[in-house]
Amino acid sequence: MAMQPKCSLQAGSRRVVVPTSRPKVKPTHVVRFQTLNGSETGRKRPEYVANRISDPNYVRVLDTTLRDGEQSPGATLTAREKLEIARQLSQLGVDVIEAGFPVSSPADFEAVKQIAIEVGNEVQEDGYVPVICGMGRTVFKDLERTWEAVRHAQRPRVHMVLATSEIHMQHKLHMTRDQVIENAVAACKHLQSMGCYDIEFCAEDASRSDPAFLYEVLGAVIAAGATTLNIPDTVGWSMPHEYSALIAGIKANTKGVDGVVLSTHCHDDLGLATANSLAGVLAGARQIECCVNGIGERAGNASLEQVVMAMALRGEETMGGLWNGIRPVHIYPASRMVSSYSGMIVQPHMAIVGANAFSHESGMHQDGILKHRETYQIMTPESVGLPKDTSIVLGKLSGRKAVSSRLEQLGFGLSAEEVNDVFKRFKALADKKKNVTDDDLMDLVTLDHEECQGLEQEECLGHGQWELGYIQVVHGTMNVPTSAVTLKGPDGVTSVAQGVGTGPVDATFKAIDSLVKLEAQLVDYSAQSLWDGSQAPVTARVAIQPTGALGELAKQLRGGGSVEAKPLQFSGQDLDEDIVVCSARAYLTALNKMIGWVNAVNRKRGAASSSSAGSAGKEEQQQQDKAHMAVR
Ligand SMILES: CC(=O)SCCNC(=O)CCNC(=O)[C@H](O)C(C)(C)COP(=O)(O)OP(=O)(O)OC[C@H]1O[C@@H](n2cnc3c(N)ncnc32)[C@H](O)[C@@H]1OP(=O)(O)O
Ligand SMILES: CC(C)C(=O)C(=O)O
Ligand SMILES: [Mg+2]
Repeated sequence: MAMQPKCSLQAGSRRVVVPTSRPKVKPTHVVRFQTLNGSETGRKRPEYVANRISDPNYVRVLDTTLRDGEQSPGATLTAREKLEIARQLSQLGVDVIEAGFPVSSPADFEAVKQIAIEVGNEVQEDGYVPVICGMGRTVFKDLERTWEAVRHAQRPRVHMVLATSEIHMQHKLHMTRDQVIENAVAACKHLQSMGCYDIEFCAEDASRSDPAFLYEVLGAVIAAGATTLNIPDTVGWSMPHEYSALIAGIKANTKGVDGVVLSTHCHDDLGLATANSLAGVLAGARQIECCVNGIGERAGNASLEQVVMAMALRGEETMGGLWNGIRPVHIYPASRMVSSYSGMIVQPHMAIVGANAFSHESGMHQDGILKHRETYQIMTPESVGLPKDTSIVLGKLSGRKAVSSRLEQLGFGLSAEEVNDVFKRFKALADKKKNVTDDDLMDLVTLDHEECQGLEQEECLGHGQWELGYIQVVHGTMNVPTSAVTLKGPDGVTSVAQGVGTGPVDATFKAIDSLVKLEAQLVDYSAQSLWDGSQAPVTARVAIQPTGALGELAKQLRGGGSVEAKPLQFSGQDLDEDIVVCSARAYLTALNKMIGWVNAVNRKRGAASSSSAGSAGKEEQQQQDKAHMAVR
């Protein structure tokens, strides 16, 4: 392969140097994969050779999110987004990154080139450097442009496409069978003449092509130097048994097929892309083309996460030991990134990466999960990069076990009788609300329900805590925003305080803080008018999070920081014509909820420590003491 010229360029804050000769790639590639039990397989990814894979069970993963994925209507990506996704794909451990279609536009050319320069020269955490691939037609100008974009990578590949089905040849290409063969062979030779030897040939619409003709075309491109043969189910027409027979037929009848790698590329028009891809590798293909979140032309491509996890979990047992080099723990971050950059929302029930993929709302399932996770989960959320505490969603179908377990996590160790009492209120609320949040649950425990009888939950919030009296704000361009507030405290005494801030709301929050004195931090604030016009009422929303000793206590209660648990938050919401007034009330609601939580936890812990006389550790006791102090 030709040596590359030395060049260096600045990409964001990263300085990338393209070397004069290709650096040596470490020969050992250890794939670290966390299975359900958290163990690691520690297998070695085979050394990369374009046309052959030394381990007969290894399946290459070609990710085409940046090419076919970007063909999803509306999913256009900027060059920077493509580069960031390519970095994430490299971290994920994909063998081949199909970065784009360089002849399609100058911007795509630049994006692919940049990916080749940066990601195509970075060593992955297991020592592997991914192949960077670009696609073009079998037209010379496409091939030249594509090669020019990818050649900067350590392992550049050109993927060229030419249709082989009658319908495409007649109606789209206006080419005869002979012309197609001639064109494909000439394209291979042209690539080699430029120094490209990693050549993937795609027989577009292969699954609707005449098999005998397909064998002939494929035999001809193998002889002309192609190293990977892509056999796409372009329109998602195949059934798994048909696709399997197609691959088996090619293996049995194509001259020279043992010297190349066969690839699957399946579309999801009938929802069979994953099934067909797996059928293809079971029949002898050794590369799967797929996209993160299964995005792609029309109904999308095979989803990376599905094919990868199917092999990871079932490959040994049901697929004769087929495996791949993906590090599943990076799947979820990749899914989030692709969804956010492409604007293609992941449906909640999507396998592996959907919001509900590891969530359970019904009581019998929640009970099973809490007793032994594997009753209803075939892989752990952590193994694919999700935080652990996403499993239990509380709603009207939930049972006592799930509710009391969540209360336990929130710091309320309730007796069976108390749980029964809360559970009744929980069911009543869940009948009215889709999801019962942690906030709702804490209200069910901390509000004084005797005193609140007859009141709506929102009216009852903050009962017996801090209440807003008056607010007076001075602000404008001539003075420092200043707010004076009066608050009636839990002891019934009204106090006054003043705060200055960056604006009237900030000044008011500062004034409130100086009276309430709670270790908390504002993590979210928004104000939105209900309709257009300056007289429209405003809804203010506030969320706060405990900090300091209270923050530590919350973390401890939610799993001791051993997992990436969602931080405990308290929220408040209020509506008024005056933005400062509704913001102040919303803020007080959140603070009052937090005080209710701290008081309830302290009461519970106080009772527990006096009944187990001195059994609490010194450190835990100190933590509790600090938490007690924090709300005085
Ligand atoms: C199944 C797939 O996913 S295939 C990949 C799809 N991806 C893309 O199309 C990438 C984006 N494409 C583009 O930017 C443009 O279509 C380009 C730059 C490739 C071509 O643009 P244009 O020259 O304006 O052609 P246009 O898109 O209108 O039509 C495609 C032409 O390519 C021809 N063509 C398609 N495949 C081939 C091939 N392998 N060899 C020769 N010609 C081909 C078509 O027959 C048509 O030719 P015609 O103009 O003589 O009828
Ligand atoms: C160009 C090829 C690989 C393709 O996307 C298809 O046939 O679906
Ligand atoms: Mg496709």
